[in-house]
Amino acid sequence: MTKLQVAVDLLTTADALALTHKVAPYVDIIELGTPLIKSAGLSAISAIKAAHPDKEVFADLKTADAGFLEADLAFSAGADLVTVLGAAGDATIKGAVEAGQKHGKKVVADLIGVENRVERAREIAKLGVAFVEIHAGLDEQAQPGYSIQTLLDDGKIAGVPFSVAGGVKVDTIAAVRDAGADVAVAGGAIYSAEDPAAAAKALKDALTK
Ligand SMILES: O=C(CO)[C@H](O)[C@H](O)COP(=O)(O)O
Repeated sequence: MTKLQVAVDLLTTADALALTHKVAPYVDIIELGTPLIKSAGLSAISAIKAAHPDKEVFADLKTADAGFLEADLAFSAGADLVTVLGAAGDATIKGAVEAGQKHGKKVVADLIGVENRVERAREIAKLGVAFVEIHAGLDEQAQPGYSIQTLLDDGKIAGVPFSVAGGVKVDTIAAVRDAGADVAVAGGAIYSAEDPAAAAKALKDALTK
């Protein structure tokens, strides 16, 4: 079954906790977005894990170098999953995977900015990551003509475990599931909603019906 991951792209631990308390019943994975970790620090990871010990906590580090060191920091703070950039060198990805092995936790390779996502996804899948994230970031989503369909097509073709992030909404999340994604990531569709709990519930319902 495809899991639902909420991406918490807020800037303070207090705001993040206020949001996660509302949406936790409907999500499987709680992601601390890169801006949140940069703004609030690693203590935000510990705070979210302490508040939601039953959820998988995902630290979106987007590590570009020093894979072992950065992943080790996030796992030590309580993360269950951390990201490393798919565009990083293989040694960086392998370093993050080694940190995951040390802690018994998982590493995800974020393909943001990677031109040939299918080819790189297949290479990275051999390096020991749990899955790749087929991802169009916020800037790419803002480009004219952006469509999530390209992500779904690449995920289907790649033939490796994957998540999808890139403006997933209630009317596209079933297509993410049908493309075979292990995880559907939704950020703005939840944290920007007037009623985040209702938005998360609607996404979960659309995913499971
Ligand atoms: O990692 C991110 C941006 O780099 C976001 O968290 C990710 O894209 C999910 O958010 P949204 O659903 O708003 O696209």
